[in-house]
Amino acid sequence: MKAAVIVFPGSNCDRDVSVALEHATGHKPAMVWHRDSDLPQVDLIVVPGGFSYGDYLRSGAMAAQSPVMREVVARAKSGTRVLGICNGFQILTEAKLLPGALMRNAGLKFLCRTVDLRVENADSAFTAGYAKDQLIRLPVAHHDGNYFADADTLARIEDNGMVAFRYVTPDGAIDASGNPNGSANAVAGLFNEGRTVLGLMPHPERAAEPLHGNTDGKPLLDGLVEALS
Ligand SMILES: NC(=O)CC[C@H](N)C(=O)O
Repeated sequence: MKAAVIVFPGSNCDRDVSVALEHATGHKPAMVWHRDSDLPQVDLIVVPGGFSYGDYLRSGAMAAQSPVMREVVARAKSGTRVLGICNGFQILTEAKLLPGALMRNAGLKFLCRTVDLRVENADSAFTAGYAKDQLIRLPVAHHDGNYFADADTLARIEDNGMVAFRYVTPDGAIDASGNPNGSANAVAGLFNEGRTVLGLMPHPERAAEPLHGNTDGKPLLDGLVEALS
């Protein structure tokens, strides 16, 4: 599996995900600067976490207009898998590759902790390494993770199995105590309709090896390698 990681001014998880991809695939991904419009031919494009353009205007809003994103949108439309992590999820919604928006956390605080998640749909290259309804834990670190979409969009998301991961309590229940940022329908990770694009607020690349103290993110990377190699 060949991968590229997009780097914006203010990205800070680009190297984390690069190391995780290198461990999963055996080779370094291409690192592509936001001003570049020629993206190498790859099987997976990762839009990493961080604070692109300082989160000015709205998280992800400026990055979505950068030269490289025109090419990312074109590749996504032709079926290349695109993974957006945290700020990457925000950028993918701003670029309209995913529906809805990420608003300020309901508690108005930056959240930095590990959260409980349920795998809602294991039928994709991104989630094939998990079982449906599997409970996992992953770290989050964001102030704008409160997923919002209007009622019609939420109905479409649910009807089409587009929710990849939901925030839950440690025993797998969906309620306010398990939803750290107030996300609609407890959405933590969302596919496009074809399940070729995934955006998620938690960071699988920070829970991918024993030294991280948690390997629950590793099946996401291993599943991609299996599906795209
Ligand atoms: N870790 C991140 O990617 C942070 C995302 C975003 N800048 C926020 O704080 O909401």
